[in-house]
Amino acid sequence: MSDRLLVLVRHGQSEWNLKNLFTGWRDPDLTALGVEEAKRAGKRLKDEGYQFDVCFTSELSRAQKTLDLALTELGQTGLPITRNIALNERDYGDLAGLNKDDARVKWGEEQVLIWRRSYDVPPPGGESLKDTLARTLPYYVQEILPEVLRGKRVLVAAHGNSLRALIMVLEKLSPEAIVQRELATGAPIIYRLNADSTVASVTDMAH
Ligand SMILES: O=C(O)[C@H](O)COP(=O)(O)O
Repeated sequence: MSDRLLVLVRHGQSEWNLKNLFTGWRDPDLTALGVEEAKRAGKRLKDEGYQFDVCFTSELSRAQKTLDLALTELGQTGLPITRNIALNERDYGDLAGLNKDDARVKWGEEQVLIWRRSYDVPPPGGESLKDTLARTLPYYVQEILPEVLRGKRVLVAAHGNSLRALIMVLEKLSPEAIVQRELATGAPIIYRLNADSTVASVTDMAH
């Protein structure tokens, strides 16, 4: 088994996930359930024998808190953590703060699904997944991947769409295939990489 370990985890449920609001770069806290999901993620990783050397997260508190809670469960609170805006959620632009069901009523089911899941159609005033990928991928290649390749065990706590962008690259998913990909809150996805940075194995703890 390769030692090149990369674990991605979406933050636990946020206050705005609970209220069904588009969030993007807004910064709501975790709910009580979100705190539990984050702790459970750390406990599951610990129970399966995972330990880490370095961590990355976004500049948004729901991801940072998820990472802190998971690291506490892992007994690894002293690890180096790098926070970067490149890992922030997709900017939902004018949709941020709106209720997702209200948006479906206003613009139609299909249009809202296109904004939420398509590869290259941005929501009004916001980022498409392609735009999100344009900032997450260079950061991954320049900062995260080199750590993995030098044998550091890496934990990344981020967001549904910033992680979908990275997963698209890691798993070589087409723009059509990424539409189907949903990320559960607080469910670690475990990658082992080959020396050439391709994926040797993937385990999604949500399944
Ligand atoms: O920003 C948000 O609203 C969520 O974190 C992700 O929302 P989505 O599932 O609608 O992309």
